Amino acid sequence: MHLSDILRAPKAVLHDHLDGGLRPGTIIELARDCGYQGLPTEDPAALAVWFRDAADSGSLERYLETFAHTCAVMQTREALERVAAECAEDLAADGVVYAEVRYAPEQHQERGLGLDEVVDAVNAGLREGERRSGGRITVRALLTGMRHTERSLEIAELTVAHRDRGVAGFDIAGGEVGNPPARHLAAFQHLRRHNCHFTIHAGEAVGAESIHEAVQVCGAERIGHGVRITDDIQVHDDGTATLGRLASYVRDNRIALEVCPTSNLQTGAAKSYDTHPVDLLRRLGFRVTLNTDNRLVSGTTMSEEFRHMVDAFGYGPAVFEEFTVAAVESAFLPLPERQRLIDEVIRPGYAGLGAQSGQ
Ligand SMILES: O=c1[nH]cnc2c1ncn2[C@@H]1O[C@H](CO)[C@@H](O)[C@H]1O
Ligand SMILES: [Zn+2]
Repeated sequence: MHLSDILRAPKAVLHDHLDGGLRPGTIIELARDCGYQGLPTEDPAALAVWFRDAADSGSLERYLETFAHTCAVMQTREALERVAAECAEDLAADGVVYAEVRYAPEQHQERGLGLDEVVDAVNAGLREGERRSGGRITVRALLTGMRHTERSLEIAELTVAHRDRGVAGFDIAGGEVGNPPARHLAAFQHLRRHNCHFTIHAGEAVGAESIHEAVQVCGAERIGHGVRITDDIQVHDDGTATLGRLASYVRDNRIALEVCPTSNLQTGAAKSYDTHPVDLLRRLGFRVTLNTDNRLVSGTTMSEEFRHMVDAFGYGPAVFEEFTVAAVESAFLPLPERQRLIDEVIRPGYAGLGAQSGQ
């Protein structure tokens, strides 16, 4: 599959952090504006390399340390609006037609913004980005509660309050070790009582037990990463596999795995693209989606993730169409909107590609 086809292919991303995907030049300008002096360099190209290298640590905790710099410059209404607008523009330029972008509102209150103001600013930016992209992309926000803080119920309430106004659901992120999802049960119960969607980062730095808790105790509809579901899958020498009860449940209930290959290599959740479990999971029938996680911090884009999959597994347009349809089917959007995206945007987009590339 050619690079130009990869770029043109319609894509959907369910797992992309707003504060992990800023343009390096924007960080530098915003840092000057707000007087933040902690950046390691003021050269945009060098800053991009710095993020990726610093995050290439083999540890989720060290990966997450880099976010101190991005969050530091996202503390005003103007900064949040700009970052959100550029996020939508950059995704659209990469061929993304549907995106769910997540961030933790509580991390943007250092200069006095209220939680509602944070959400309103990001929403305004996302709408502006959609407009600038000529309506080629639809973006929704997911509000993230941080696993190590005590504010998840408040963020869950904020999610419910802003639903139907640009916010599609909730998420829990941050260091997984020592912060099991059930600590935030009150938040999940609130969301469930209000019929609100949520996903949980699980099975990234901790194994299958974290996924079990996220799905069976907390009620997650999707799993962020989830790659360590392989702990519950036995692969035999002849290539066949036996699924444990949890793996079967996740597969059979079509619980989407928001897989982020490049991020997994950086945090040590996977060893290489070639041996990444994404291909095994896909072949076993899991609902696998491909995602960026953090475009700046992981130095990636959706097209880059596609390209790595082409190189590692020889995927062609048919597989990417499958991933993209899976993502939209698992989107936190009303069913008719999902159906419309699939029928009117994604299927025709891939039909055009297939005809040209002969696959
Ligand atoms: O892959 C990840 N695993 C866990 N937490 C993450 C990951 N990527 C980003 N964040 C965390 O989510 C916050 C809100 O967007 C970020 O500030 C970062 O701390
Ligand atoms: Zn993430």
